[in-house]
Amino acid sequence: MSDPSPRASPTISASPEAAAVTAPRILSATGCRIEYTEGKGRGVFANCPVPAHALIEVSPVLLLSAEEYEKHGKYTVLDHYTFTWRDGRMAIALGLGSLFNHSQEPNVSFSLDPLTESIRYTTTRSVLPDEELCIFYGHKLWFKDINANEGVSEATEDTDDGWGGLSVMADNGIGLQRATEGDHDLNEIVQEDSLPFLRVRITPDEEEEEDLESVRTVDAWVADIMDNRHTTALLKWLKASGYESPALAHLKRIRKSRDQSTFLLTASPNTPVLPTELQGSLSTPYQIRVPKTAALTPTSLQLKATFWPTVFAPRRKHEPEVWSQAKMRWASSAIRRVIAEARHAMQNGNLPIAAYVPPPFDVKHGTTAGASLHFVAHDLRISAAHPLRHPVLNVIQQISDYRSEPATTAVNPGSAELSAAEDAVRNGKNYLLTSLTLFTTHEPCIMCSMALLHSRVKEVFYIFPMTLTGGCGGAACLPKLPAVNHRFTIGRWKEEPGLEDLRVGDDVDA
Ligand SMILES: C[S@@+](CC[C@H](N)C(=O)[O-])C[C@H]1O[C@@H](n2cnc3c(N)ncnc32)[C@H](O)[C@@H]1O
Repeated sequence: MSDPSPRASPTISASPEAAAVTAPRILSATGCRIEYTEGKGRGVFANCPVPAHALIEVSPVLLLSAEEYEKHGKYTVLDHYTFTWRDGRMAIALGLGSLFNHSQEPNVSFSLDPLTESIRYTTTRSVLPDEELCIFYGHKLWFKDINANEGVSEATEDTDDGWGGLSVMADNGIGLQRATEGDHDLNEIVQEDSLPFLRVRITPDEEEEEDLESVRTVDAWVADIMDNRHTTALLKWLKASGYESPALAHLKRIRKSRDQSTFLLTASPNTPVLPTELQGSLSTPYQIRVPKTAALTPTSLQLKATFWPTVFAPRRKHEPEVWSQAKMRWASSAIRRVIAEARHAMQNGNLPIAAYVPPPFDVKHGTTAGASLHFVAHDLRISAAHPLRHPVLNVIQQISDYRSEPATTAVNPGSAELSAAEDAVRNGKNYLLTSLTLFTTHEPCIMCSMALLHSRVKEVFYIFPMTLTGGCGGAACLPKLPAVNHRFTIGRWKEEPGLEDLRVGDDVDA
């Protein structure tokens, strides 16, 4: 908080007197206990080894309206414990949820679950017995972090988010922003050359077609129409014939010239056979070259029409999205998070490669305030002795686990029952990464890029290009392949100094 003066100065249990309070030693079925630490007060500790990605706590929440919080809550001790909920309410986590202390290198991540009005806490790595379990509150702390010099450095965000204590951590420190921040209007559009990344072009090359030579074509069978009265019958026959294929869907079926109309039959290599009753309606089929794809620009349309009338389909869908200052900050925070995770992987003897899927940025409202789920993973090939434990696959697995986890497996006995609505979401009705953005330190390999494609990811940003192994612009660019049925945006983050420790060999698959 930048201006704590208007509220009461609640003291919390960091004092020696507070340490005299007896806290229950074992509270949770997963073996967590509460313990006092000088300078931090109560915190949550592991009683036993806890594996990575374990759900260790589900805390139901009490929700305060924005008005209740503004008028009362923020002047009380609760201000140190509130999470910003979606729709502007403030949440107080019951159970262990309010007692996780802050760390710049958290071993626990959390996600707000609006459907069950609870917060779920999951380990981000394996935890040793007696290790403290900490979450990340955000970049702007209202107290002095006693571990501040350990691990990654503090970010320099110095603005007040206008909410209570844990508000920034509600979305893990990313994206909860007011309409203006610093010198910038957060809605201001960022010029393309000021973006912190370079876009990897994924639209097919024919958009650049500027002359007849560059139009890509395929051979197709056509026949001249001898009797126009049979056109409807011809179209009907073709539909049932099996000759129609999506490969020619971008072409008009009939080419009309002043004295001759021609019928497009098929792209199959074999001569099409007409039924006897229609044989007099068409000439003997012959092969010509037709455009391979739709026209994306007016110039391309004109060029392609000289081969065969072609559909005009400008790919608005793939036009680059404009970025606001708010989205840029959201992405920068996510990149910092993934860097911290990669360093964490390295400390554990793994390759320093990580992936992070933050709560999605809401372009309409310019925040992530309504969203809460986020997933982070690092490379586990060495520690798990498993060649496929790439961070991208690990993070997709986490999302899949989250979605398929039945309500009854929530470890904490106090967890609320999941509603039928949530079950529907969890059971994979949607693709795993629809509308989500993946940040990764290293360009995903071809295998992981294909997994991202199958998961329908919206955007992928990486720092280090992998020219020999990458599937997002390095060795190959999977969303650019003509046959794939999904495209996603790719951005190569402009590398900053100080990341040399995260480099891996060119031949490593990330
Ligand atoms: C959500 S509470 C966490 C539980 C708290 N320790 C207690 O005893 O109630 C947040 C408060 O814990 C303390 N705290 C959390 N993390 C800390 C850290 N890394 N260094 C110092 N104090 C910390 C701060 O006083 C903060 O206001």
